Amino acid sequence: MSLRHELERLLGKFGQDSQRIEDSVLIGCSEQQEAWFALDLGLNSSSSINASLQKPEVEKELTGSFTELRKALYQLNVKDASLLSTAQALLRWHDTHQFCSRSGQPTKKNMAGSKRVCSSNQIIYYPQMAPVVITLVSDGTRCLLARQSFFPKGMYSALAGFCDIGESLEETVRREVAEEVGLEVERLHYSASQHWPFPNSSLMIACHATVKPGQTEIRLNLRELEAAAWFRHDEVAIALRRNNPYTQQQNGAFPFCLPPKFAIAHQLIKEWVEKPIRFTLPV
Ligand SMILES: NC(=O)C1=CN([C@@H]2O[C@H](COP(=O)(O)OP(=O)(O)OC[C@H]3O[C@@H](n4cnc5c(N)ncnc54)[C@H](OP(=O)(O)O)[C@@H]3O)[C@@H](O)[C@H]2O)C=CC1
Ligand SMILES: [Mg+2]
Repeated sequence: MSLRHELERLLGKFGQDSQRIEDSVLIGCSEQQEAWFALDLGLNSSSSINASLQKPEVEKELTGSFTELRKALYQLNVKDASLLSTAQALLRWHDTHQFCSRSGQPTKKNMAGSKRVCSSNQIIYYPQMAPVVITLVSDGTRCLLARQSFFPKGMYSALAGFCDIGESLEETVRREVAEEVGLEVERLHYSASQHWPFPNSSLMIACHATVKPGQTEIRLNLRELEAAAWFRHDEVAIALRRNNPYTQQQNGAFPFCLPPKFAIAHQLIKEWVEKPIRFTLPV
């Protein structure tokens, strides 16, 4: 039985129209050139025509269980986490762009799900990402990690912030570091980037930065962060080896933990642990 037939059978079993398969979006392709699609079963939409779908029934039929996205990203390998992140962000974008913001008329998805077109004036809408910088600040021997109140207990990460309109990445890094911890950035190195599904769809741009020698006093902005501190190289190296705050932090045995492997914050911290000197010398 083909996957399409299997999906049609499942939708039928849950009282859904098999036409719903047309709502699928293309999220990638296997090494054997098989296309991968994602479909929103609408289990979380309150007003939805799909309200008849019940989570427990779906879980039983598929012998699985639904997990909150943030937790799932800790459990999956990097490739699957990346696919899940793309699927979730793209499906959510379609769900929130059903109507044209100019005419108020419905928009229609193209087959792959890479855009939507207004049925009355042909305006094309493309999925968007918000640029966000994430910066690991170092003072030469230590790095600065911070936590927001909604992070899993004990988790610390690098400083992050949305780019304001009209700003360059460099300007955003300097402004965010100054706003959140009151420090002045001296040098900046670009590291890498990643798509991130939260809060909607972000393009995370990761950088290493250093502060001026001797200027390391943190002035914490409590409206943005719950805590921030300098961490020694050996402490961070140990924390990198433990990975899942959702399972390991609860017993309080560890002083702090870091974001999951899939998150670019983790890669940024790992890079600093492996080559701390590279990010403190002049470019
Ligand atoms: N992948 C990774 O490794 C990591 C990813 N991140 C992600 O980075 C993102 C940004 O970090 P965060 O510290 O929250 O950012 P900021 O420090 O910029 O603070 C967030 C605030 O910025 C305002 N804001 C400006 N533009 C936007 C926008 N386009 N969308 C939403 N809010 C906006 C909002 O303020 P107001 O409510 O006043 O309007 C919001 O509350 C987070 O959503 C987080 O998921 C963070 C760390 C690691
Ligand atoms: Mg921030």
